[in-house]
Amino acid sequence: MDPEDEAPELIDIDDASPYEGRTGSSVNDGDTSASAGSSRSAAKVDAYERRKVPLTILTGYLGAGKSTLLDYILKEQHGYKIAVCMNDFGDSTDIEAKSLTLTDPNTGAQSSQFLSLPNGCLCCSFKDMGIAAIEEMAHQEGVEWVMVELTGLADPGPIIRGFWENEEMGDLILDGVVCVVDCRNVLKQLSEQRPAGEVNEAQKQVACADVILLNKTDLVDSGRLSQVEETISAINPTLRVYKTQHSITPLDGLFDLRAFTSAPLAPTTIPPASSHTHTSESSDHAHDDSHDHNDRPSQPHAHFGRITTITIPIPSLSSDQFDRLQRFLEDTLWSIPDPPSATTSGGIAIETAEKGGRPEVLRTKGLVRTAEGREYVLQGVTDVFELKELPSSGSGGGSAADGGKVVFIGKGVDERLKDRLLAAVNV
Ligand SMILES: Nc1nc2c(ncn2[C@@H]2O[C@H](COP(=O)(O)OP(=O)(O)OP(=O)(O)O)[C@@H](O)[C@H]2O)c(=O)[nH]1
Repeated sequence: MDPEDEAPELIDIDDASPYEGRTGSSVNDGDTSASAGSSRSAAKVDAYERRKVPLTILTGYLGAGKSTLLDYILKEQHGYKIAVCMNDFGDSTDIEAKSLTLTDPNTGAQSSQFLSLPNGCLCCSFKDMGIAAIEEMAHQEGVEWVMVELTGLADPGPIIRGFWENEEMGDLILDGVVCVVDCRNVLKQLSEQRPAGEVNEAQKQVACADVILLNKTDLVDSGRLSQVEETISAINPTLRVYKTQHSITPLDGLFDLRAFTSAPLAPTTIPPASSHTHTSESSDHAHDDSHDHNDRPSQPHAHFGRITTITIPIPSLSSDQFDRLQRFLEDTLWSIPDPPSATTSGGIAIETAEKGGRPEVLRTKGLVRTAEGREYVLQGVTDVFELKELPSSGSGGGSAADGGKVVFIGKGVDERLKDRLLAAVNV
């Protein structure tokens, strides 16, 4: 056989960080099922040896301060040749009307280029054209980091999922999702009703994020800021929180999150970058700045009706229990939720999920340990999930006695989901 015809050698992904430019790789994410659709594929060969470029998705409601953050990032020293896609990704298919702004880390010089679809782009038949265009540009320009700003009215779930799924065959690797909220208006935005009890976009943006900037703190008093903080963490207790003015925040809190490849970020609340003290601005807020919202009992919160969250502590699992957990996640996340009920009560739709139907999970996170001392990161966006073994797994870092946890964020997420999981896994 001609040596040129030989199949490329496969390298186990666990041996190479995706952030360190791996060459040919095979991915085994633990999904051994042949089921279609919602699982991430089991293997890939990157024959072109292209380096993976980390990507951050920036979401947040209209006027929250996303562009202000991007302007700040483009001007600050962060050491990356960064490409920023600022033109409301996700609002149309007109990719060529969008541009990438690049900064040179040495000179700080900025340049803008319009995205264009790669010639004869075969890949566009099976992946999103916008993603393909960003990838091509990033590759050609030697970009080291990409930030994509979504339109303020976007439901980020499908877009996050698109970039995440694309990792299997593309050049970009999703680092994390940053959400900016306007402290003055966010409570109103979160409480806006949608027809038939649908979850509104502001709630989805908070639910899907890994890091949140509580921006425009100059426009609210300490009482309102505490209320915003409480509400946001009730929707998504896994968030890392920064309080900001004009979106100014230490940039190392935004880069290299590895939110989709490592254990969930430790939630913490960080005071404004401009503050010189370590005390919270909200002096009437009873919580410590660094408190861990996951320490709360696993009660769902219902302040803003539609999105709730639950954290389920789980002990270390036997291999049989681990398989059971995987099947439970497939059954729960891959099922299509029942359509909302048309029944209304006091003008508010009663959702099927609340009447005992299946929840609509927007985000799943977790850390699962096995009795043999292996550790797996659980990540999920809508109906796609992945249980991926940590590279350090089995090295004795975590104790089997520590157990793990699973966090669900979505509509209709409540104690019943916890009971079902614990029963299904048999713990
Ligand atoms: N007072 C105050 N104004 C701010 C702050 N951050 C941003 N702004 C202003 O708020 C307005 C909206 O900010 P943008 O950065 O354009 O918001 P955006 O999220 O990109 O908005 P869309 O593109 O409409 O979704 C601008 O006039 C900003 O100057 C802040 O912390 N305090």
